[in-house]
Amino acid sequence: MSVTCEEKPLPDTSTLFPHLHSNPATLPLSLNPFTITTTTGFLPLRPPRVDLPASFAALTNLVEKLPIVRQDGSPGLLANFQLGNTIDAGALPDLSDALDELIVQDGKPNLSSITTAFRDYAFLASAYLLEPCWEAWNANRETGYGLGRQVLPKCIARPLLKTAALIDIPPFMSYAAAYALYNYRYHDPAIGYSRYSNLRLIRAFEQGLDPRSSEAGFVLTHVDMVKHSPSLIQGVTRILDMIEESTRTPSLNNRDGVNQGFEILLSAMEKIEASMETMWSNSLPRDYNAYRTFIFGITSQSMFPNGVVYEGHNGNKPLFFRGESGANDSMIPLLDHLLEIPMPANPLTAILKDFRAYRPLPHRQFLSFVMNKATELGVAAYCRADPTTAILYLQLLDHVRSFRWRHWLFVREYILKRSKHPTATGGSPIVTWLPNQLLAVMDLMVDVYEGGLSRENGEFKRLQGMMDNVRKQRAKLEKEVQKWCQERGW
Ligand code: HEM
Ligand SMILES: N[C@@H](CC(=O)c1ccccc1NC=O)C(=O)O
Repeated sequence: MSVTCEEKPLPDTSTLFPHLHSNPATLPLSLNPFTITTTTGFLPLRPPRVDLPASFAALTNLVEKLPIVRQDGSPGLLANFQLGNTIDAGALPDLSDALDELIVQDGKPNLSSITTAFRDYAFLASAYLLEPCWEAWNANRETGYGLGRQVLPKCIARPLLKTAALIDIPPFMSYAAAYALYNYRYHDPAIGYSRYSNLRLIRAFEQGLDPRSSEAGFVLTHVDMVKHSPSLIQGVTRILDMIEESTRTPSLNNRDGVNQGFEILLSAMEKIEASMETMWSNSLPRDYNAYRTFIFGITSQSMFPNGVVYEGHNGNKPLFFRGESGANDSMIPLLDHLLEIPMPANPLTAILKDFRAYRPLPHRQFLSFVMNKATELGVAAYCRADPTTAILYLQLLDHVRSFRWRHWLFVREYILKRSKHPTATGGSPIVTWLPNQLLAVMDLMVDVYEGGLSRENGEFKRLQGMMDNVRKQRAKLEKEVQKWCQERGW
């Protein structure tokens, strides 16, 4: 489905997204598990499948054996750098044909099972390619990662390519369809995700099968945040549909409805940021760089200067993919699009756009719809035209700012203070990329606040404290970026 606004106005949300209000349990397994509903948001329709049928026993066996610490506490293949040797010695047959068995009753591919296979092959691929970097980093943390393996063998490459094509996603470990949002299970299914302590990882590289480990905490904090995304979908669709309706029927005044949509979004962001704050105790900064080794990508990484050959594919010419990154999460981009936050036209913003391709297809379709619809309806102008809506608009922008600021603090403590590697796992420059987006939000806030309404409106004056904080933080951020760039000789 292509979602553009080139010619006629786009239909409203429920026409384009027929499953939006469905009960996820009733939807077929042939649907992409990341199909968006107002009850599951950006999480999968059902909790991720753990295991595949017996024909995939060789794959399951390897992904269970690979972690540095296995489920039973014993050292796994990566602990002794034995994963590559094991695979090269023939431990994994090419199971591409067995993927044809993962179908539903009417013969369509079972995309829940295909995503499960994609996740497990993606784990194996990253562990195989980055195992030498893990060895180099263990030998000397100061000298970096060295080179990864430059060829992905057929027994991993072919099924990884085949599953990726079926779910229409790049054939490399990704945030939603693999490491984070398709990698959790419930200790007690009756409790579900309502309690963080009920969450467990399915696969891990390092110590993640222990729920108290930093690897588990890092990933599961993301899941705990994204569980609040259904309210984001509800708020965004409400705002767009209300503005759309009042554009079609100018006699209708839907401002109250739009404002209610903003209230839903503000309260969701409060919960999401409160959950984000638990990262500090769920996952310790000093542990981060160990499991981080396995989530790097190929694009813009010194470990893969010439890309990676997927054996037997693309005429054996090397491929490049970005690594796993929260930049592929859909919550903040959803708000960027709704609020029409203008990003500067520069190479850093080009990276932000490049990340879009790594999201599951239904997330891509929904985000692209929201971006085009917000432009078509002029959401920012609509909000800025009325004092009450303008205040709500500014308050939501402030949440996007505080999310990105909080996030900058993570990057400072978990990465900048502990690693000299110049690029993040997704291939963006580690010091300058995040501030590019954060500064854009701050600048828009100042523009909205100073844009006319501020002097006359008493309510607006109440936001002075919020705006003082924005200005102070902006200056602080610029100084910090300068300092980190200087230290690194950038
Ligand atoms: C210890 C915690 C975290 C660290 C160290 C971290 C690190 C990073 C880094 C280095 C990037 C740059 C992108 C790249 O890979 O090239 C990034 C991007 C991003 N991360 Fe995180 N992250 C953390 C937690 C989170 C959490 C919990 C979320 C919640 C969903 C998140 C969402 C994002 C988003 C949305 C971006 C894109 C930023 C933007 O659009 O401005 N991150 N992260
Ligand atoms: N880009 C981050 C990693 C990262 O972003 C990430 C990786 C896997 C799962 C979630 C992530 N979320 C944080 O943004 C890094 O360079 O360490």
